[in-house]
Amino acid sequence: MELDKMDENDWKYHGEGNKSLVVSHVQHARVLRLLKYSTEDAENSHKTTEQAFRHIQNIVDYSQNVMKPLLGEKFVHNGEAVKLPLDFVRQLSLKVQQERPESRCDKVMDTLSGCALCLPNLTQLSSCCCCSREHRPPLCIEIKPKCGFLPASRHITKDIKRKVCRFCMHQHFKLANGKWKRLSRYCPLDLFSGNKQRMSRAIKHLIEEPQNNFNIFKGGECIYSCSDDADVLQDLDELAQHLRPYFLPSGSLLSRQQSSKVVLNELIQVIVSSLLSSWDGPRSGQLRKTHLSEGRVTCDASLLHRDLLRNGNHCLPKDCVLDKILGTQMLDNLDIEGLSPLLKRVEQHLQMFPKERCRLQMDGPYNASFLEKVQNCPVEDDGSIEYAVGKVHQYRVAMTAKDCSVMVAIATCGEDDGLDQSLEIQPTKPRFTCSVSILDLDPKPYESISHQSRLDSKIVNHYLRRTQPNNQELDNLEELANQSLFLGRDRDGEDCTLVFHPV
Ligand SMILES: O=P(O)(O)O[C@@H]1[C@@H](OP(=O)(O)O)[C@H](OP(=O)(O)O)[C@H](O)[C@H](OP(=O)(O)O)[C@H]1OP(=O)(O)O
Ligand SMILES: Nc1ncnc2c1ncn2[C@@H]1O[C@H](COP(=O)(O)OP(=O)(O)OP(=O)(O)O)[C@@H](O)[C@H]1O
Repeated sequence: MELDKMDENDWKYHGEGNKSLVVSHVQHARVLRLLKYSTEDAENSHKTTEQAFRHIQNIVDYSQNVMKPLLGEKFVHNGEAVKLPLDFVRQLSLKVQQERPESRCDKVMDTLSGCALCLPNLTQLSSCCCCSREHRPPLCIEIKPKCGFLPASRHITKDIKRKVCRFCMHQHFKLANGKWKRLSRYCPLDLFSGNKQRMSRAIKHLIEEPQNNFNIFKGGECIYSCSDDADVLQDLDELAQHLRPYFLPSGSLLSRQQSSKVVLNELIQVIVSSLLSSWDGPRSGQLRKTHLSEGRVTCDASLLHRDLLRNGNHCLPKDCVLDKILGTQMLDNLDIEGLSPLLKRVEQHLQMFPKERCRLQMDGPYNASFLEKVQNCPVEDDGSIEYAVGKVHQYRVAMTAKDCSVMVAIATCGEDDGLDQSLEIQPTKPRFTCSVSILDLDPKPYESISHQSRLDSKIVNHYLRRTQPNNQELDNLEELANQSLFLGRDRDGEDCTLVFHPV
């Protein structure tokens, strides 16, 4: 990429999340990830170019030096911080504006610093020569799986957290807040179970209600995602028509309805196989016992049949992408409730000794020494600041793993195609190669932990009110809620989200 010859016409809108907007190159398999700021956030928009560049370099360092060793070399592409001509960025921002979903327009793209992260376009297969020969553009499935385990920490005060997973509880809170109009039936514990039936169901539920957890790309173009109009149901038939050439022979005599069912089912099987593929050669196929034996493996809110949840295999193959993500998520072993007193210890320490912020690497640098603090944190609390900081760092790394996305790029291939880094799956079926990557591996700021703590209580309290209206806890909660309703704002100064009132 020649930075001095950048032309906005070579780039197009690709997608965005809460913190960044992504454009893809029209010819080369590259994307630029630009930061976004809230319109009122004057502080950030006044960041100097050097500060913005440092911020992006921190993301690269964190991906490369912290997340890559934890998640695996094969899955992580850290990219490169780049400085772009300001004129190019301004033109690009104007060009993409009309493509942006309204729900994301509360933030604006950073057009002042000229800094961005340049990454491989993960919707394309990494080293695949077969796509062009097959004349079928690669498919890519993006899944944001969220937290895949139930916490088992002794610090937990509400028993419901040991039974119902955070995602399933959060759904009710999001529905009440109007973020989504329908509950998703997806449960991350099913996806992370390693049980093929449960995983297939989880993916089926993602397809039915993708929200911000599921997208499909064909040839780099998004062909299936959550509509910005939350009332619109997804058109599965249209999706099936896109997928038909990949999964059904051209002369198939199946009716449109039958073929839709078949291709969606085939798609699900290919995704499951890709997610379970072990990528480390000799150990492939070994099952990981540790993660799942550490806690309960089922969520009470999951709609799957009890027998399916109780019986069968519930192990992830060692070193498959889900195993790597789950292991990293489980660095949060105290839960936010157990972490809170340690966070206070750190806050008090930093108030007394502000210069320690640097030595303790609260905001980086994200180097080998940071990883060492994460990996070698003592098991027992010895009352030290080092222990508290180690747990805070572990929690932040776990937060990243709970919010990352997995990209599964698949392409059909012929008999003698070289597979190189991608892996052949389902050798007896139509032949596919796949390549799996993990994206959105940004460091979560130290300051965001206190927000997590408040959000955790809101989600749990809301869930209890919503699902167990007669229990004792409700009375206490209602009393608290009424107090804050009276004040109009809760203790965090955020709008109350009370929707249920005692009758
Ligand atoms: O806190 P959560 O679990 O709601 O996760 C947030 C995500 O919401 P979700 O529940 O996935 O819809 C949220 O996603 P959306 O903006 O809702 O698509 C962000 O990913 C957010 O991360 P960041 O603060 O932008 O770095 C995520 O926040 P953190 O990972 O920083 O907590
Ligand atoms: N390297 C990549 N290749 C292809 N597509 C990408 C790449 N990086 C990001 N994307 C696309 O852009 C979207 C937004 O990127 P990303 O998830 O990193 O944004 P974010 O703002 O950090 O998200 P969040 O809301 O989780 O904070 C992704 O969902 C994905 O579809």
